[in-house]
Amino acid sequence: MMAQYFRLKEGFPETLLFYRMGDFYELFFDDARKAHRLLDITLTTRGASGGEPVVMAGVPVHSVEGYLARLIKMGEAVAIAEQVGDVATAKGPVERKVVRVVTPGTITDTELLDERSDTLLLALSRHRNTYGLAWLGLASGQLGLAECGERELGSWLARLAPAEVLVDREEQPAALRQLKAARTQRPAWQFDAGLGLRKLCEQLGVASLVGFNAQELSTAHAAAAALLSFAEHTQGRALAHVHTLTVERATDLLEMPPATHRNLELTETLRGERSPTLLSLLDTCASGMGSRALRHWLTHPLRERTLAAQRHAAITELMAQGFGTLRDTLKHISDVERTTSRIALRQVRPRELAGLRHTLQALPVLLRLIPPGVELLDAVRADLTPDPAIEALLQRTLAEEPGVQVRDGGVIATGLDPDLDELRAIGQNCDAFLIDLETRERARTGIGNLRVQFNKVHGFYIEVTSSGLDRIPSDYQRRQTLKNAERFITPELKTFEDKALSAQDRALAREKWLYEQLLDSLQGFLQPLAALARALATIDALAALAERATTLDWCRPEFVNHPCIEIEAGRHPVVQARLAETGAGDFIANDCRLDARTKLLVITGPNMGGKSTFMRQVALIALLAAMGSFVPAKCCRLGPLDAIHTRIGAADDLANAQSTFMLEMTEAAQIIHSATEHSLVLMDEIGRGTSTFDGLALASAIAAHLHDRNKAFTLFATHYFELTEFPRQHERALNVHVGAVESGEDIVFMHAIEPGPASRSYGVQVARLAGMPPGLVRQARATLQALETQSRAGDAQVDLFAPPPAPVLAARSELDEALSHIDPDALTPREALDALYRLKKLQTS
Ligand SMILES: Nc1ncnc2c1ncn2[C@@H]1O[C@H](COP(=O)(O)OP(=O)(O)OP(=O)(O)O)[C@@H](O)[C@H]1O
Repeated sequence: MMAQYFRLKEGFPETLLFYRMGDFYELFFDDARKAHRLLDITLTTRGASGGEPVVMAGVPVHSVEGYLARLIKMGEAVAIAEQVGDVATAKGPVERKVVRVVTPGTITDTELLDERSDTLLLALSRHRNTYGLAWLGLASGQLGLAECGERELGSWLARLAPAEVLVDREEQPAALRQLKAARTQRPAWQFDAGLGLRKLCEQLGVASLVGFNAQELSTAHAAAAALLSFAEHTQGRALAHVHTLTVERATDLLEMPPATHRNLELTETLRGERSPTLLSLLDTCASGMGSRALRHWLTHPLRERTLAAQRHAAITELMAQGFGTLRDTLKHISDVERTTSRIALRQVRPRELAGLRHTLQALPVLLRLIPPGVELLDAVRADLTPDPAIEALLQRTLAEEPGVQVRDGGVIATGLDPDLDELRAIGQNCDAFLIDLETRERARTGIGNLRVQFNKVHGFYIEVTSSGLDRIPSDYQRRQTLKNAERFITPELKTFEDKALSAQDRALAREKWLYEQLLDSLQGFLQPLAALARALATIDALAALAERATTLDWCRPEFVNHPCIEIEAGRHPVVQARLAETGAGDFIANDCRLDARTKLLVITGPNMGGKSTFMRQVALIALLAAMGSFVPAKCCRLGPLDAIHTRIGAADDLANAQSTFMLEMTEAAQIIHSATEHSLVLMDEIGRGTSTFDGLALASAIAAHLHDRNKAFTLFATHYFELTEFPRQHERALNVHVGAVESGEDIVFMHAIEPGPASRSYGVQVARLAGMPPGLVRQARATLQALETQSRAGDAQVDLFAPPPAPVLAARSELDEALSHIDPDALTPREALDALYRLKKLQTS
């Protein structure tokens, strides 16, 4: 057995091998030690192999899913070796085979998959400066290709969010470092463009990829070679459900770099939680399929707006016709997308097929609830009428309420297969048969006390007492002699006995065979089932968007061809929902008007005033419109848009050894290099990570570049008052500010965006609100006054493009005075401590 184990393990040196032994999967040697460490399962030893004790650890078969889920989460891969030989007839150890390999990017088990998001496997290759991407959702059957330059790689990775990335050993691009995915290294020779093209053509059943517009993407073909080999290797079979290919081009998509994903909290909060985010607010889908579609729409908005406009039209129609019953009906449909893939991979369970049958039966009802006459809804309706043969096949073949596992039986319907029915009847009608035989034999022989019986040792027999022995027919064969009776068997009873004893085994084997036949027949329907899945996902996502638009009072955006972002009474959907939830007051709606004449808004105002919220809401509204949703505003008109760039906040990227300021400048540089006149750029307090003058100089230079060169739609929030001068010298720039009202020493935020620059910054008041000690606030206020007086006395007008003025020194405080008298080298530890206490006292007094 160990020899067999070593043979199998050779094929999977870097993968944990789960080796089936009866009711356990066993792991040996280093695998066992690793599993012990990761899963905290007991390590034992048994026997010896090559003079070494065999170290092993095992997990029970019935709870394997839980262990797999944990290992996959930790980024581990597991090869599962099952017994494939016949236990009864095997000489020596039963034959075992690795039937599949489970890795983070190739899981298809319902229990391991996240219901509401796709699990993607991505392969990455490079040729000179071009990266090739090929990705596959095994559970959905989607296959995609793309090529991009190094600068865009981050955007692609953020958009696809793969669970596992296959890379050539030598290739480790920097953009991968920020990704949470498992990384699997594959040998360089697997990334071969010629092989990839051949494999893709084979997979799709075509002679060339011209029809998919993918013939020229040789770097992506190289990635596809590694991708398809790996996926087939893990499944142990070809991928029958992958029959279409999407080629995505960066130029087709609204560009959203990783910083935009992060800062706008689209699918994850800044803290890495799933809620509250834009997606968590949007996703009221009835099914996992709908949720996954919605996530895809959100992360893949198109620049070309036809599809988004079609979605707007469909949502309008659903809102007009009502969507309540439609959504209720959708709650009862099954995950047709995943069931279809699992049919193709021959992993589908009987209950999943029963769910599919139920869904097929519900389609006519669903169809009646979807209004016709709108392009997108008509397309959905067309795919909701698949070949009735699928339902008929399932109805005929599958039991009304099938058992959980094929191996336990009870899966195939009665009436399909006479052999199975007979085998089952034998088991079920054993008693009736025996009584019937007894009656018939009594009548035939005239022996009134003849009995037909069964015992475990002797099987079935006819018992005749001594008094009747003279009347037994010639076909009775003696089986056993007792004191007062004889036991016989007849050919009829022998046949029945053979049948009965093996009936159960044979019924199970027959069911298994019939189930395989069913899977064979279903392979012919994979395409219509995939189309059905897409239609169900689309209608679910549309109905959810219609519900959101109604519940949250959103409006239908209008697309126009001239450059503009015009929003009347816009709201930040997530902040608004949060305010409503906590009862912390109403959200103040704000307008935004950008067009060819006004392209840059300099936004000033106090901290906590709502600048970030305003900027983000403009970006979210533009994104929602582009994905095909209604938007949180009273009225919204949008020109063409090619990207949303954001430079907000400053989270230290310690993992990459980048300082806050370095990261800030890197992100700003990326924006400067890629923003166009159709891009939306959010700049929040750029330059605050360095000294005032450096920061101000950089902020003004960046604003000028965005205004003069990029000509992008720019929202520029800043604390540098000096920048309120910017619009004077730049004709397409305008000042706006968030209002605040002072009441005594306190401040009340109005959250309303108003024209013109802010009058002052209220930083000291905000610090007071934040609970700073009164002494400290007093001191800050005094210093501020001194600074303001000095600056009024000098030249108050700062010329942005003149050399920066000399720094102004604050009036020396008592604290400074005390500090200047301390010479640290001359103090004993005791004196140092005393000095510290003195200073502390001065600070808070
Ligand atoms: N339009 C609004 N209506 C109601 N409340 C709002 C509005 N905008 C912002 N707020 C509230 O004010 C808080 C602070 O807003 P925000 O973070 O946008 O301020 P800010 O001006 O960017 O501050 P800072 O300069 O410190 O970053 C938000 O968390 C929200 O609760």
